[in-house]
Amino acid sequence: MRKIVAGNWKMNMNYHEAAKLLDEIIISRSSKPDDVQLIIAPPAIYLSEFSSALRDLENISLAAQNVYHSDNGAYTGEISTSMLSSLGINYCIVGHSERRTLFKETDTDVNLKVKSLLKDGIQPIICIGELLHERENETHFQVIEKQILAALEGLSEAESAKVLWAYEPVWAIGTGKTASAEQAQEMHAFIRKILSENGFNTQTPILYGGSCKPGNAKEIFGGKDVNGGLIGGASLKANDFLQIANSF
Ligand SMILES: O=C(CO)COP(=O)(O)O
Repeated sequence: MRKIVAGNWKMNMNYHEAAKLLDEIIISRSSKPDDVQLIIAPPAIYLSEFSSALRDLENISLAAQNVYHSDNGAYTGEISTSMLSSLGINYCIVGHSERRTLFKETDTDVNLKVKSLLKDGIQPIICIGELLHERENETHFQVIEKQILAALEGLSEAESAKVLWAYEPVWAIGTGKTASAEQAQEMHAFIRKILSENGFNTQTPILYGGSCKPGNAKEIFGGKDVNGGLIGGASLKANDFLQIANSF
């Protein structure tokens, strides 16, 4: 299974700071080829320039943080999957908990985005994760199962093979509270079980996200169903991000 470490920069950094961080990552990567694939998800406004900068680098790819599901048209402020595809963007994060909570994105929206991305040849990184009270009242497995099945509604096994998953327990995002390595592995194995039981591809990468840092990445990535990480805060410093990528 391929190993992936993805940095979700969220809405951080002005243009100069973002370009500097990308340069630092490129410099340290080009001198050290690695079997770990890096994915950077910068704010959308930087994607065009970054895609030119990364054109010749195979082990660093770009992801959008969000997309709209319709074909081009009268949707002021939105970005379409075909626009991403025309820039050669390979991945797009979908259904991040911040979008579900702050921007009221529903499971149906996530499903429409996944379908539109696949139509345009972009691999979705689908984020799923339970809230703190759902973990506390032990409904977390049901919540995750529902999110998986809703995201893949109407998709074939072959289409599901193009999807990447990010298990991001919402209570661990930006809180400094990480899921234990056991909790992460347990949920990743459960995700594969649900995919298998429903006839979907089980060999797609499942990343862990939520307060993943250089100090805890190795332990978390030790789980046999943990194929990497989706990193927020720690992806904003080149050293931390690269240290996490070297944690397998
Ligand atoms: O939301 C995340 C990645 O998408 C995780 O964020 P943190 O690593 O800052 O907790």
